[in-house]
Amino acid sequence: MIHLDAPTSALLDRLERYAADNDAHAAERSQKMLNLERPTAELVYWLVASSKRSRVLEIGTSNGYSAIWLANALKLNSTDKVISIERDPAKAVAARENLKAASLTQRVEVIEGDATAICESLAGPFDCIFFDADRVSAPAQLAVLLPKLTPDALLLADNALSHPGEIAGYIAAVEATGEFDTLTVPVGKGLHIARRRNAP
Ligand SMILES: C[S@@+](CC[C@H](N)C(=O)[O-])C[C@H]1O[C@@H](n2cnc3c(N)ncnc32)[C@H](O)[C@@H]1O
Repeated sequence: MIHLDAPTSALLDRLERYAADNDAHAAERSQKMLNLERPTAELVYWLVASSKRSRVLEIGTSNGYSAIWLANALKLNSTDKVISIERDPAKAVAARENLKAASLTQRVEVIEGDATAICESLAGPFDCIFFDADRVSAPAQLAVLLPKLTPDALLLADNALSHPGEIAGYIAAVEATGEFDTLTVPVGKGLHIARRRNAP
């Protein structure tokens, strides 16, 4: 079990209950929160915290559930930060509200818009990218982000097992670089993990 502070744990529990109810009744897929499953969120937290990441980019914020986990994983020093991209304006608003409730406004910047265009505009460097948006645009985002990654960058991508067809292009693009050790962990919807072998 991962121990976060009591207010954060209570907020995450509340968001999980909200998403379970909302996603069960939402008329359209775009209205669902589609948050990480708890075991996947805990693994993401573990990976980011244990490898001491400090410049994290999340693609696909939804209402901020996973961003709260990511930000808690990198609370190491004052410059550590998560940038998170969301194209749905209502979800971006909800994410900012939830991040405020988690006292993480200074730690997470939510940028609204199309992920690929925003990735082009970001300077980097990033030592961790979490891909959790539409999957099919992930190869384009990876291409834009590769020059902005640190030598030991960690790439995480959800839905490796739930949407194998949609994520295949991303996994192939990672492998094609020849620079990453990769692994798919059968947790939740399947977490694809790639760690860049240190460049000389
Ligand atoms: C699976 S949800 C993200 C869940 C979130 N990471 C969490 O665990 O709390 C995917 C989100 O990505 C957003 N999205 C999908 N494609 C996108 C794109 N091309 N650019 C920006 N956001 C996108 C959707 O609006 C949706 O809110």
